[in-house]
Amino acid sequence: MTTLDSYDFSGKKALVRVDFNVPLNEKFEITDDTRIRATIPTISKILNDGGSVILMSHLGRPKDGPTEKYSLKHLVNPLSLILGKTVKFADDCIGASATELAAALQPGEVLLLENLRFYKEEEKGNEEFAEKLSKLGDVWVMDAFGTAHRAHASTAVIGKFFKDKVCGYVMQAELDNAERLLEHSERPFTAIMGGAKISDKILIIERLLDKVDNLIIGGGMSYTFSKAQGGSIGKSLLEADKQDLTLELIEKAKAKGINLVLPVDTVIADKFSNDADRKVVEAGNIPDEWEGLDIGPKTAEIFSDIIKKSKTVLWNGPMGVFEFPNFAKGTNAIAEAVVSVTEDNDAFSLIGGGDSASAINNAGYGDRVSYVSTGGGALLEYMEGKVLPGVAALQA
Ligand SMILES: Nc1ncnc2c1ncn2[C@@H]1O[C@H](COP(=O)(O)OP(=O)(O)O)[C@@H](O)[C@H]1O
Ligand SMILES: O=C(OP(=O)(O)O)[C@H](O)COP(=O)(O)O
Repeated sequence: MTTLDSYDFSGKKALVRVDFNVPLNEKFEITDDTRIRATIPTISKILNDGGSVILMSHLGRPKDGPTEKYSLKHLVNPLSLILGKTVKFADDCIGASATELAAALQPGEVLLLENLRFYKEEEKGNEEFAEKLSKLGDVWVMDAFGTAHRAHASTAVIGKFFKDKVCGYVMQAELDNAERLLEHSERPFTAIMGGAKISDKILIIERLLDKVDNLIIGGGMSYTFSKAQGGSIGKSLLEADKQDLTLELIEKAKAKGINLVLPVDTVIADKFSNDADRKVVEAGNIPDEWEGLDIGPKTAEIFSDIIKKSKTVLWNGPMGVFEFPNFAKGTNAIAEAVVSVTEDNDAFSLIGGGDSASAINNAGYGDRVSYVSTGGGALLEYMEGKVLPGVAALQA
């Protein structure tokens, strides 16, 4: 793979696929700009070499062509401010305006294209569409790690239309850190899995059973484990058809001598709301009309003790509905333990998943862990051992 550092962009127009799929509020303001900030070193390297940059990305999942809500024009000012440089905007990613603006681009200038997914051809991996995009630049830089698990026109198919294909700094750092975690992990290795859906994470949990010493399971997915073991979980999140699977995982962990740890207590609520009535009960002892929205204080302590004795930590998925401040304590306690083991025990800590990353960033701990991934699904698929189409395209 050609690295960014080994390539001289002087006089070149670099067509850079980034993942600017950032959360926007109802006023179209960005609520977490991590993914934008992450790309600045890549953009700066190209500009400093004397090249120009054409940025392309998707935003959200628009279904019916151009939509105000999903326009990348909302990112022009924030990006200009972060870069300290005016960013030009093409209100279509292909066609006359994009072609003219790209052709007129001077060394040192940056152009952002409108949302690629305004064309259904993007997600279909359409070759003609990929070829049209490719005409805009001299070299393709793939830096959209968060979207590298999609075989889309701009993330993978486009590669065949370029002689020069370069791996951006974000991609490189993500792959290096994931590799370090999986292949060179110091022990004890603790994985903390949380969030809502077991079905999304089952493959990674199985793969981790071959790697880790401790597997901590919290968050919404833990209630399916509890129910399968005969507990009462009230109205808590349940994937009923995954109960057998959770029992199999428990057995597999036992057979491999892995410490699989589940919550012993939980914070329950009488409705799904920040101002719900709440109390702490033992895990598996939740009354009918109540639901578990956070791990309890004893659990937070047990989990934290294990984390603090680790040398390698992977964290994916919050411990509760951290978006409600009254149910964020468990997630924050885990964030603190991960920071503490990183700083005091010299551990390597990697946080993956959009929600986990925003939980750690919102708590102000983003720069106190070893690495916060910009990928959710992409990181998990990479760790499951899948070849990401965006990586394969760079290697072809
Ligand atoms: N006990 C719970 N009940 C309902 N939802 C939960 C619970 N615990 C966590 N969640 C929700 O899970 C979501 C995050 O899950 P997920 O997408 O799997 O995480 P990530 O994006 O970090 O991979 C959050 O929106 C959070 O509110
Ligand atoms: O936000 C993303 O994925 P993630 O929610 O798994 O982190 C990427 O931008 C990919 O978006 P997609 O899942 O609509 O293809």
